[in-house]
Order: sequence, then C-alpha cells, then structure tokens
Amino acid sequence: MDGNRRYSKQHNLIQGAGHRLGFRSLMSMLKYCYELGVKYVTIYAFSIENFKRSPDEVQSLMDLMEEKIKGLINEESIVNQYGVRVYFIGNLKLLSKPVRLAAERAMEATAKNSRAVLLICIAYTSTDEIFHAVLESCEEKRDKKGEKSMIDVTDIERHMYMGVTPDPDIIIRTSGESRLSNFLLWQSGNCLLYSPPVLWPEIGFRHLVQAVLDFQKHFCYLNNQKKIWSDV
Ligand SMILES: CC(C)=CCC/C(C)=C/CC/C(C)=C/COP(=O)(O)OP(=O)(O)O
Repeated sequence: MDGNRRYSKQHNLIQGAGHRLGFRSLMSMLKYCYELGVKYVTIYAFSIENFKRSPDEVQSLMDLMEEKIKGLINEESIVNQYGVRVYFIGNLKLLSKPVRLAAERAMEATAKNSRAVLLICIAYTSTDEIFHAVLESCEEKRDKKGEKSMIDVTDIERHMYMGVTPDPDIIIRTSGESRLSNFLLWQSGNCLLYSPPVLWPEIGFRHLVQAVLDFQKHFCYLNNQKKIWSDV
C-alpha cells in the first residue's frame, strides 16, 4: 500500500490523513476482491523497517491500526459481511500491547469464518519471517532426537508465518515501484508483480481488473497446477 504520505503531501492534507484514506482504499479493494471470488488476500500494512520512522508517525500509525483492527470485527464490517478469517502475520511481540491485544481479539473473533482469508502483515519483513522459520525448524529437530538431524525446505515452509495461505499469484504494489521491499521473498518466486502508476489512496477497481488480466496473459492453472503460458 505505497504512497499514502505522498498523496497527503500532494493534496496538502494534515499528517495521517493519507493513511486514513489508504485504509478506505483497502476496504474498497477487499470488497472488490471478495466480490470477484479471490479467496486469499495478504496485505503489507507495516514493516519492521517502518519502526524507524519518526516516533510521532509510528505512534499515529499504531493508533490508527488499533482503531481499525477493533473496527474489523464490528458486525457490519467487510470481514463479517464476507465471512473472512483474519490472521495477523509478523513479529507481533514488537507491537505495543494494545495493538497486539486488538490483533489477537480479531483473530479469535474471526476464527470460525471460512469463506475467505485475510492476512495482515504487521511488524513483518520477509527476512525476519525466514529467519524465524529456520530457527524454529532447528529447534524442532534438536528437541526430536532420533529423527533425521538436518532440516529441509518442507520444515522451513511449515514454520513460515504464511503457512496458512498458498503462495501468491499476484503482488500489487502501487506508485509505480517494482520492488518487493522485503515482502514475501520466499513465496513470490512464481508470481506476477503488478505496479500501477497511482498512489495507494488512488487505486481503484480498474487496477485490480488490469492485474487479473495481466495475470491471465502470463499464467494459467492446468490440473490445479500454476503454469507459465510459454511453458504450456
Ligand atoms: C488495520 C489495518 C490493516 C490498517 C492499515 C492502515 C494503513 C493504511 C497502513 C499503511 C501504512 C503504510 C506504511 C503505508 C505506505 O505508505 P507510505 O507511508 O510509505 O507512503 P509514501 O510511500 O508516500 O511515503
């Protein structure tokens, strides 16, 4: 969700307004996704790197997160309207207690929803996720004596935070940037990176449709297996 602050500056808005508009865009995009039948959506809401921003900005983003996470479980929220199970993914112990508690409550409150899955990456970077998965795999091996002693790729994958979702088909990063910025490095080896030239608060339905059409131009599913058209 890149470009909230730039949008705010371009439109002379008060500090934080861009992120509020960004949240509104997020809700619209989720509604479009669920209407189109997209089952898994993962969003990069706050990276570990983002903690290096000014204390004022970090605090106001955390306040916004807490408010919006609490709102996610209201009866009329998109999450409840579409039966979405929410997971918060990342190094959650880096979050302040109120945000962590709100996240835990939202995960509990939506645990029985099963029509779609929303993963919210917060205090997340991909390298941190991989490091955590390798560490847990090694600890598991150390604790289970008598089994093979080396970890393998399947062990690491089992311990990834993202283990609850398939690898992505499409990553959409706004503001025309085609960098991953430490997002889903392990999972994105075979996916389309779509970078519409708009700031996140400006994203709309047409960008989502364009992303899906671009995906269909390059990839297809055959016998449930994702293939690149040129290899078919
Ligand atoms: C509960 C929930 C999911 C809340 C989400 C709140 C929200 C919209 C967070 C986005 C935060 C963020 C760092 C956006 C990137 O724009 P930027 O600040 O990097 O903008 P720039 O690229 O113009 O500097």
